[in-house]
Amino acid sequence: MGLLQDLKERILIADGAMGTLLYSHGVDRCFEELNLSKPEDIIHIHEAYIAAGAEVIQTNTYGANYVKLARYGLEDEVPSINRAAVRLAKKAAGNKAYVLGTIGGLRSINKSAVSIEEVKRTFREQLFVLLNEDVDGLLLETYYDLEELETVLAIARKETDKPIIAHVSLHEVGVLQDGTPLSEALARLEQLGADVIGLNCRLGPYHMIRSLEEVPLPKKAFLSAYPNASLPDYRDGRLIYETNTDYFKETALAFREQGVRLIGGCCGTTPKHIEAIANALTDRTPITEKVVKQRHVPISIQTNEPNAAPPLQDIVRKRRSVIVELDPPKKLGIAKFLEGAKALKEANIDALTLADNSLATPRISNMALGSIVKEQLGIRPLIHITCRDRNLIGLQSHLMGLHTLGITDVLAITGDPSKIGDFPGATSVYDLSSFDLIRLIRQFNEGLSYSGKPLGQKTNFSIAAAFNPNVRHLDKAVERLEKKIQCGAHYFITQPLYSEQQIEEVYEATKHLETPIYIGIMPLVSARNADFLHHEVPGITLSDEIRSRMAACANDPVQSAREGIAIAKSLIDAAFDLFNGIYLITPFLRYEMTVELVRYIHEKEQAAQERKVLHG
Ligand SMILES: Cc1cc2nc3c(=O)[nH]c(=O)nc-3n(C[C@H](O)[C@H](O)[C@H](O)COP(=O)(O)OP(=O)(O)OC[C@H]3O[C@@H](n4cnc5c(N)ncnc54)[C@H](O)[C@@H]3O)c2cc1C
Ligand code: MET
Ligand SMILES: [Zn+2]
Repeated sequence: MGLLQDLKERILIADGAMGTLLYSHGVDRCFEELNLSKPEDIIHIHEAYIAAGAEVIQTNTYGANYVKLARYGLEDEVPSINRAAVRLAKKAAGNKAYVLGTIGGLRSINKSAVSIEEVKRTFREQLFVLLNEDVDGLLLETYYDLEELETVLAIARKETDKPIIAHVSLHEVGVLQDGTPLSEALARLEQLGADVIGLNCRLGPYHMIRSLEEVPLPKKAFLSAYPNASLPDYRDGRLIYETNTDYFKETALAFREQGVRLIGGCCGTTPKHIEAIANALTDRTPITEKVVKQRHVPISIQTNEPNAAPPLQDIVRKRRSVIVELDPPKKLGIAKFLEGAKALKEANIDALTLADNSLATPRISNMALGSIVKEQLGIRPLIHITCRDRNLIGLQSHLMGLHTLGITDVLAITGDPSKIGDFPGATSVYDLSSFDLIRLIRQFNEGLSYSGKPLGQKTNFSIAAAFNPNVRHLDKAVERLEKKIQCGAHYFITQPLYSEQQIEEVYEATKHLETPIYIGIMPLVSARNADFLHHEVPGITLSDEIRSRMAACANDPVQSAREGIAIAKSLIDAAFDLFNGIYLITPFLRYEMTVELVRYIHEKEQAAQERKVLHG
């Protein structure tokens, strides 16, 4: 009899966690390396699960791949660690249990952490060792990212006829992190040839059972579930799970009711949990009919107010548009900031952009100031959002907060890394890249959170993305723009540019894009400021002419500011006929400089319009 033949007839019990039982060897240890250094401990765990009633066990190879072993300098040991694992499991199993070769997901919640090519390479290497050691089947487990699981499953299906068990992991009941309903994901896995489809890890029995209520019995494949013991508690640097074996007894019956035919455990479970499941399931007959709960799809409420201002991307497509950055102060006290904001409003700007702790230096929260200028001064705030200071939880909370405040204009950026700022030891979070953040905001606009959970409303964010043309290869930067457009960017804002020629190059390199671009211009304030930008800011090159113009008035602050404004005006002239959007950056809260430039743009625009009328 083979595993699948058995599953046709009855429910089988699988084993529980490996990692949890190996914690005693040290939390920071490579658990898979223990296959080589502590083989008797691994055998002992397998034996304990078999004694508890497991008929299907898994090799201790969850993270035995190139990427994860490399963290311990063990990347050359992929073959030896996987080989040893299969031999140990087989030795423990004898003819009492099937041995599944486990391969764990790499990507977790972060899609961009590992490229699909790396996923394939890493998977193949581990797969071949496990198959060469003649496992009874494969267990692909803890895949949060469906693309990753579909990719590796297709590879495995091509390579072997042995049973393949494919498990996704969920954060939320019934949906994957990309919003795919569990029932659809499992159907896709069956389509790709998985013999057993199901869930493992992250959720305990309660949420897993609720998720399975929405899943019909598969046509050909079998359902499986390896729940965690409970939600984890974090104590003394380790995750602690409940030892709730009576509860597991009850839930085993509920899993059976959902049509599950292979039941094991994931993190936090022990042989005691498996014993409880085995004792509960005295009747191993699987169910053959099931009433499926309909997934509750809430009707999203459209939040576009009928008289809401048009988004900036629409404005800048139609006419000249000026947005101005005025950064939140580094010290408490906002009187000067508010004065500047007011003056800029009077000069007639389309939006005031507020940086998010630029140069990785703490400033007053741009959300707080954005809300103040919106409510008190009637200004449209454009809030920069970096991925540096907030994790995936914080970013989503921030977006919900902005929506609640009625702030809809955001710039999604990676953010300067902490090491360049005032607190170089601070963590740069980077749970998401700018691409992921853009995608996340687009998903919010569809009414869904990162994990696909309905938000109850659709947000209405207009999404700007950053364009840094100050790079050696402009074509590469343009490729990033194209990717950002695919992710959902509505328009771009550039780093400041300092030469007419560069503005023309940017125009040539981007004229094929339909997405509007605001060209960044920041007036120089002094010769030192010019030298700093030229010599110390990567990618920024000032022409000799600009530097000597600034140098000529080095000791005269008033004349320096005048010269800085004059230079900025010539850059505006260069950008004027090529781009509708101008993004002015206020240096050091010196708003009188940007106010003058805004006026200059409006006057120039008016003159151009009048000329147009005159010449028909
Ligand atoms: C309009 C604007 C506003 C900004 N506001 C802020 C702010 O408020 N707070 C803040 O901290 N920072 C801000 N920045 C700085 C920005 O975060 C950094 O310049 C960042 O390194 C790049 O931002 P990004 O989101 O465009 O990066 P991404 O396009 O996401 O790039 C991220 C990283 O990829 C690499 N990269 C980018 N382009 C290329 C390329 N062509 N080739 C190879 N590698 C590349 C770089 O290492 C870069 O750091 C702003 C930048 C711009 C243009
Ligand atoms: N089955 C593996 C273990 O129990 C993987 C758990 S999910 C992180 O260690
Ligand atoms: Zn787990």
